[in-house]
Amino acid sequence: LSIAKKPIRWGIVSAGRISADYVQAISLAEGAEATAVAARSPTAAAKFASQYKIPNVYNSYADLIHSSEVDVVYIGTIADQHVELTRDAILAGTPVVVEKPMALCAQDAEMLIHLAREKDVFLMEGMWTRCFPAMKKLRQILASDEIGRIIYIQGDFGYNMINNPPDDRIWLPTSGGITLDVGMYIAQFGRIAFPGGKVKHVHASGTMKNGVDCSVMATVTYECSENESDFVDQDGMMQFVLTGAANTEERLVLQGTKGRVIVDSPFHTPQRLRVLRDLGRGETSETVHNFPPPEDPYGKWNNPGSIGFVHQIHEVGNALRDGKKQCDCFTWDDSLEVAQILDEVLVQVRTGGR
Ligand SMILES: NC(=O)C1=CN([C@@H]2O[C@H](COP(=O)(O)OP(=O)(O)OC[C@H]3O[C@@H](n4cnc5c(N)ncnc54)[C@H](OP(=O)(O)O)[C@@H]3O)[C@@H](O)[C@H]2O)C=CC1
Ligand SMILES: O=C1OC[C@@H](O)[C@H](O)[C@H]1O
Repeated sequence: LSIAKKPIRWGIVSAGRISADYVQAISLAEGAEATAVAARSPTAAAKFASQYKIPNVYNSYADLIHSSEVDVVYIGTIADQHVELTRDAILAGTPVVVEKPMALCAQDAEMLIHLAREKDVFLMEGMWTRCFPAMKKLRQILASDEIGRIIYIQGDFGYNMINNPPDDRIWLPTSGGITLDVGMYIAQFGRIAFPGGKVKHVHASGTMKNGVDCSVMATVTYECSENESDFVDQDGMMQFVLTGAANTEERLVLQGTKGRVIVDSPFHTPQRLRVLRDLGRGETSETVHNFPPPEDPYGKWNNPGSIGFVHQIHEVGNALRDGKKQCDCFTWDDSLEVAQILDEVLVQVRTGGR
């Protein structure tokens, strides 16, 4: 059977918390199966395989990445291994989905994207939020001019990890910190709200814990008009707060000239959009768009909302079947712009703001 007819065979690199959620979601997705797993320890991989009914266990990440028995690998390790493993997969000619962040800095993300282009291999950073049906609706709303031109985006993403042990991935000096954990979820809205806009300024400050960023407040300005003499303000703004010290509302607002869209909490697994059209100062008319999650036979996930991975699994399957090297939901340019914003945020937070 050709790939068009067969289920996409996923190989899972690492047997940690997100990999467990991912294979559960694969089991619920159409046209996909988790066919193999590898972990640092073969014993851990075998235990994971038995728990999630995965037929093949490889003795090393490298063996899995080079296997002809998988159609795509999912890299679910902690972030400091993403670049090396993604690079290995591209060089092996194996399509790859790497968990966010693709890399710890924009330069490395750019290197991986160049390599994928040169070797003609599928590469996607796992920005799964973009694959949710609600995000497709949001793009339609913005394109329709229903709420006009976007003036600003404002959002928060915080969850309380302050008492997690210092060796938890979130507090690791090598690759931890709140920005590289959740900053991308808000930063990715910039390229949707300001298509064609260029990032002009990034301003950020924050607090540190264990040598990594704990709470961050950032503002990003987009240059949206090429006409310097425009009397009308055409630029866009994005403001976000991130924290690892409190559970925040996790809501996102896109304010346009004719109204706003609220992506209700938790916006990173979006299920409800509220469109508030402006009828005058303090007056709006509201339209609600609901996107309930698929039926959940498991009920238990390591991360809330992980059932939503089914959308990304479907999108990747469709892209591979169509012979694409990028996923339309989250392209290489999307990854790169987000990485550049987060780079700048981190420089400023680490140096105490500028
Ligand atoms: N999309 C989403 O909603 C989410 C995405 N993530 C992303 O997934 C990735 C993994 O997160 P999560 O699963 O929570 O992490 P875990 O702490 O569960 O670790 C994942 C795997 O990474 C490897 N690993 C862990 N610690 C170390 C270490 N000190 N040195 C070397 N390898 C190590 C292990 O691989 P092995 O099994 O081979 O030993 C482990 O199983 C991160 O990039 C995170 O940002 C996380 C949560 C949600
Ligand atoms: O990607 C993420 O989003 C959801 C959080 O629960 C998780 O820890 C983070 O890594």
